[in-house]
Amino acid sequence: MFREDIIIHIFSGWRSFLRKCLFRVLRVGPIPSHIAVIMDGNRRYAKKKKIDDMTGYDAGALALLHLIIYCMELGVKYVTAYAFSIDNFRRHPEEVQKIMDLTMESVMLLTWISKLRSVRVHFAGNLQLLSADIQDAAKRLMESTAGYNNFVLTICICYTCSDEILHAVEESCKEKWDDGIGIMGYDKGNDYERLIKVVDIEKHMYMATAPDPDILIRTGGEYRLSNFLVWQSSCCHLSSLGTVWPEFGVFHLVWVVLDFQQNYRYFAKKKLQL
Ligand SMILES: CC(C)=CCC/C(C)=C/CC/C(C)=C/COP(=O)(O)OP(=O)(O)O
Repeated sequence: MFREDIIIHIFSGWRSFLRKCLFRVLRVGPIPSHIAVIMDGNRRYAKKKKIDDMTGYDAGALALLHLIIYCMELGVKYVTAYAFSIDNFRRHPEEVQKIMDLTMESVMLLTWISKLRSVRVHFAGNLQLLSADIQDAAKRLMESTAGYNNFVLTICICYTCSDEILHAVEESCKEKWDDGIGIMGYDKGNDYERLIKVVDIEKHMYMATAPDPDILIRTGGEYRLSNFLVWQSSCCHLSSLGTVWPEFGVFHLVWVVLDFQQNYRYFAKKKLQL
């Protein structure tokens, strides 16, 4: 599905020139540092186009690739995509297999892009639930790109935020236990002293490699977080778009960033109050 000439096409030509002009105008305002996406509506897109669901997912992966390139050009440093939730294992095995095959293909393509553009790729989630070959490929890609800091792409796979929190709590307890500190807080006069702090939990989150998102986009017209970055999104700008994910394009991105810029003062103030 992916070919290197597709990427070269996106980077070059008059479209790229117009996009860069548009982005230059957008950069007059504050640019989000981190954009997260719930890529919903791939099967609805397939139905609409009368193609099979699997081709719909391919189109979704291509839309993600476009978003990554636009974000790099715009100056957004972190992009996080919800590729596969732990709950998605309940889908038809053939569909699960297709998304896994797509993940493997994406790992190959990302290996190429990461070298070309110094992209750090991080897979966030319960990776033990992946097959051994995908786990190996993902780990190799994470290790080989760990030194890059131009741009950080996080693919949330076998992910739910509740699983992430459980994992982080477990790791924090283990750490405190090993240090002989204990995990239960105690009364300290009128105060209650916690032995496990928020920073301990955050250190062990799968998403510890990125700051909290500034914008969380969900396509497909839904208003749910579906267990995605629930801990990290308390101060972020939520944007629900009616468009299905494979149709997400540069104008949707511009619209969302303009909306974020309009509300920026509010979010910046909220963050400072925390
Ligand atoms: C890099 C990488 C691994 C890319 C993954 C590609 C990709 C687009 C994954 C989406 C997975 C998914 C379950 C989306 C939900 O849409 P849905 O199909 O449930 O949409 P619907 O609401 O129309 O049913």
